[in-house]
Amino acid sequence: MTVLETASLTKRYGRITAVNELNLSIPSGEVFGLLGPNGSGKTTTLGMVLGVIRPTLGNFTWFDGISGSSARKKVGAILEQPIFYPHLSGAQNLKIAAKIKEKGLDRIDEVLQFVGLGERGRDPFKNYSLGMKQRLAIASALVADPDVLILDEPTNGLDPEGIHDIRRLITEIAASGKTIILASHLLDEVQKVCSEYAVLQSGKCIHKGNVAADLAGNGGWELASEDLDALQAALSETSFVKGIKPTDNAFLVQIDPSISGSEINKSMMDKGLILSQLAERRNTLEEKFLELLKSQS
Ligand SMILES: Nc1ncnc2c1ncn2[C@@H]1O[C@H](COP(=O)(O)OP(=O)(O)OP(=O)(O)O)[C@@H](O)[C@H]1O
Repeated sequence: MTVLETASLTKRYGRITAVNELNLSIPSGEVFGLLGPNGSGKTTTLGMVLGVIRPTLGNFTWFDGISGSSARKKVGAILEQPIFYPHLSGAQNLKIAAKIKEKGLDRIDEVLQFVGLGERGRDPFKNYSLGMKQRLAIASALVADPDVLILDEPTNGLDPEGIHDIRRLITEIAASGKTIILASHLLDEVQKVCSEYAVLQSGKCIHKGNVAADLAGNGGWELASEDLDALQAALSETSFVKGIKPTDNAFLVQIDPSISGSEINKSMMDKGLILSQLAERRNTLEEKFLELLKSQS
């Protein structure tokens, strides 16, 4: 099932085109990443599909064509920090959120537990760390048991542990069968938690892809030995070597994908060279992104 489909979705603010003819198709059960630098149109896109910002042109449909409030009820979103009462506990704040959303109170303990606030749910909100506040925000969206959760830059401002907690939570929510739409300017965030993604630049979608597929393939091998000149000479006369690029005290070597690390090692040993470094390099979204930007200019 398609959770969200946008067709030529466009928003103009005077001369600024914040979102420019965006066509997205977000499948159910995925963590979908909307990746782009600040000002690329991510928040405006989310605002439009949530019915908060009126599109200038184009349209969108939720859940294969269901529109209006019945669709909206199945979508939970955290676009900005929700307002919580500082003197009330996490649990009390969630009760208020549940009442506003006309939901029962039976899920509150379960949701608090799920976001890792089971122990701290009775503490006042004002004593929470930023990471705990963000987890409570996610809990407040989950109280209504939405099918889709929309998160805008969910790890902004958090320390490494807080970032890790939120990313793990996102993966757990997705594993429970919900679709997540995540806007982020962080390449490694999208790489770590998303399956499908679209890249926005100045309101335009410049790439759509599957994270695993885009990272597949060999990023090359990093090879080094004490005598780099001898290594270079040996590599250049080796048939499975397809390219050699010097890096800091090593070479980034493109090697026939059918060749294993031990075969590389053995071949260099046969030529009298002992490798001090032999590491397969994984592709990253950062490289993919830089490639994309280069092809744009
Ligand atoms: N209400 C508004 N009036 C005028 N221009 C706006 C308005 N809202 C957004 N913009 C402009 O639209 C463009 C896209 O902004 P948007 O906030 O959607 O980007 P973003 O990718 O979410 O960035 P950030 O991560 O910084 O929030 C920017 O140039 C922004 O200045």
